[in-house]
Amino acid sequence: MSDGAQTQTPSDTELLELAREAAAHAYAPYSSFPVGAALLTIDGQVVKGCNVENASFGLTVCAERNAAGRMCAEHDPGNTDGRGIVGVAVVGLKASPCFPCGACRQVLHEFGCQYVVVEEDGGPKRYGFDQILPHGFGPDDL
Ligand SMILES: O=c1ccn([C@H]2C[C@H](O)[C@@H](CO)O2)c(=O)[nH]1
Repeated sequence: MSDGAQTQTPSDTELLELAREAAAHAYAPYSSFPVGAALLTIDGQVVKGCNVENASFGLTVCAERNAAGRMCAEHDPGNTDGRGIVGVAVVGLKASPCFPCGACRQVLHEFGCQYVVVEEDGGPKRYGFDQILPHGFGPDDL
């Protein structure tokens, strides 16, 4: 599927489903903890990412950061104002809810991400970035 081929803004439920699809592509032989992320961009596109692990464990890159990198390469990262991401859905196939790690929160914040959607009690639940990264440091602080 071409991530960008969205005609309508996806619902939180749909965004979670796209994140779940992405998790199926995870390369996670060491943790066996596949994760998928689906970013909603300011231009209404969806960009997916999955975690990609490495035998040198520290080189592992999370699903959210892989999606953010892909957004920069293929979509509008918000070059002028650093506000390329509206929100992100995250699915961990082995654990729900699965929240972004601290490093990913920081990277998502860089691009203006306003909320994260996780799966809670079988459905989507939205958390604002003010909740999950309070007093975050970002482009506006420089
Ligand atoms: O939000 C998260 C949390 C964890 N992981 C990955 C990193 C590693 O590959 C595996 C176990 O931590 O899950 C993500 O991709 N995103």
